[in-house]
Amino acid sequence: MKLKDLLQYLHNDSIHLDENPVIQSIEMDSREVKAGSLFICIKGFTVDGHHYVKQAVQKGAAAILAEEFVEADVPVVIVKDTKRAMAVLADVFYGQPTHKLNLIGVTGTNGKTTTTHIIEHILNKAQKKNGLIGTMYIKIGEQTYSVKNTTPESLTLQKTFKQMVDQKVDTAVMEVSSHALHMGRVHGCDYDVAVFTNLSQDHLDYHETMEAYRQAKGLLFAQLGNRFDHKRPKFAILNLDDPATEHFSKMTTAHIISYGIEQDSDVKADNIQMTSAGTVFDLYTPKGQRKVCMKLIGKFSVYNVLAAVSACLASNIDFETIVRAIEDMEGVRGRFEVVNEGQDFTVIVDYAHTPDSLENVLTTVKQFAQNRTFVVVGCGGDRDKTKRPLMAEIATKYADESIFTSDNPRSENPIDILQDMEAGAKDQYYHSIVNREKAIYFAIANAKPGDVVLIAGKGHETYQQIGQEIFNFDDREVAKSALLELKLNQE
Ligand SMILES: CC(=O)N[C@H]1[C@@H](OP(=O)(O)OP(=O)(O)OC[C@H]2O[C@@H](n3ccc(=O)[nH]c3=O)[C@H](O)[C@@H]2O)O[C@H](CO)[C@@H](O)[C@@H]1O[C@H](C)C(=O)N[C@@H](C)C(=O)N[C@H](CCC(=O)O)C(=O)O
Ligand SMILES: Nc1ncnc2c1ncn2[C@@H]1O[C@H](COP(=O)(O)OP(=O)(O)OP(=O)(O)O)[C@@H](O)[C@H]1O
Ligand SMILES: N[C@H](CCC[C@H](N)C(=O)O)C(=O)O
Ligand SMILES: [Mg+2]
Repeated sequence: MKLKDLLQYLHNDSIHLDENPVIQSIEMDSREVKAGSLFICIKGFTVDGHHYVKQAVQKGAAAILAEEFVEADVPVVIVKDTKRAMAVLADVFYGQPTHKLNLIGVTGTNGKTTTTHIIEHILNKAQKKNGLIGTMYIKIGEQTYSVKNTTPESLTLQKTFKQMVDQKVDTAVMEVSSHALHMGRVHGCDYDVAVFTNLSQDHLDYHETMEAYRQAKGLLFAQLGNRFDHKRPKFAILNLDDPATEHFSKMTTAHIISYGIEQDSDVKADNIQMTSAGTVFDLYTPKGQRKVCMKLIGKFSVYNVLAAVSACLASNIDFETIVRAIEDMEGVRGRFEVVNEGQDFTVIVDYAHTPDSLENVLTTVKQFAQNRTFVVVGCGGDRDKTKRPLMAEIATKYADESIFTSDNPRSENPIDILQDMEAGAKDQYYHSIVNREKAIYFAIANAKPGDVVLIAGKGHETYQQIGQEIFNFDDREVAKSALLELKLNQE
């Protein structure tokens, strides 16, 4: 594509150029620039991309898009906001791929990864070829690719959608983080279905207030567009039991499908019964009703399933297929994942890293624990500090044995993070063991028959970041080693 052909999509009359090179690729990272790239300068939180123009030109950049004048012997195009321009150009450069996909976006504080995986599983059962973008990976068919962010930057996103279109993907389902919505990473994504899971405290380091956080989440529903395309109707899937839904329903012109347990909603679960092996409930939808018997555990899992069912009904998947898929869904890696080495107590690895998710998962555990409940939990460094005392308070409120430890301390001193947690558990009974491996070993060594040990916060993660260093660390592997040691000691 020629530079001028590309730039016309910015609808900016003040851009005048003498040269018109062919643009072979668009890059926002100078290290990725190749011959013929358009290099876009982004002012980041850490560095300013404008400082990498020289490097980009040396690597063969054919043109530069910047917010301020930069010295270069290739054409330099100045715009007010390079991030916004990048979203427009990425969409055009990759042939507006989201117009060619059924695109489902899932937002909310907790349950995005789980809900996207349930949707993907249902769509697989419906013999569709699917794509998935989220915290764990980008997945196209069976092929996975590693990711840095839950919702990538617009450039990576549009490139990924183009790959999906080329590989004949039918539906792409993705997590849409509040950061991504606020930073415009998803500008240009033509969503067909937008799903809201729930809203509770997280990320106040970034959004500062709950209202700003809610507003950011609401952008997904507002961005479904203020028009009615009856050939391609848009749907907002909203959790009627969450107070934020009232706000989001006013932000969107899309057709609303509500779901819930407490309120009278379009898609509803009733008569929920839980065992340690799964959950049984009556499912009511406009397309049919059925008693569902699934392996996923807990009321929060029912919410995720209701959200997924609604999104799939909006995508015209038939009711029978949906129910069959839910019933054989195995669960998602690192989410309420049981580690079983034949021991006479239960060990669960879970990704609860917010007050609300910790409370949900602990109350679920309490419902089937035959004996005591242990929780091993920490809080991430360089993230919302105000959730630390709340998570500690919840841990001591529900668990009989709380072991506070480190999550990913990142640049913070792990002892300081522990102290922030301990402030929420004053006069309570707990243990603090800064080394996560030792904390897990301690819990497992002290568990008795019928106890449940919940290891929270890192779920599927296979690393621990302490300072700038990243160590191999997998809660499931550490738990297995601790169980093995216990077995050897008992022999
Ligand atoms: C705070 C934040 O969101 N930071 C994101 C941001 O990084 P940054 O602003 O620090 O980037 P930077 O390093 O300053 O670089 C600025 C520019 O210079 C360029 N550069 C840099 C170096 C170089 O040699 N050459 C060069 O051209 C970079 O490519 C970039 O274009 O842009 C990066 C590239 O897109 C992101 O990976 C990074 O996410 C970081 C890793 C992050 O932790 N983000 C979190 C807060 C986040 O976004 N989380 C949400 C999920 C939250 C949830 O739901 O739980 C998410 O969607 O992931
Ligand atoms: N609907 C829900 N309501 C409350 N808690 C939930 C819900 N679903 C899952 N959880 C809890 O939250 C944890 C994280 O779930 P999941 O990874 O699906 O969320 P996420 O929204 O993708 O998180 P992230 O923001 O890190 O991407 C789970 O391990 C579980 O403890
Ligand atoms: N997406 C979340 C993940 C938190 C996971 C937890 N293990 C941590 O590192 O804080 C975040 O970036 O806040
Ligand atoms: Mg996620």
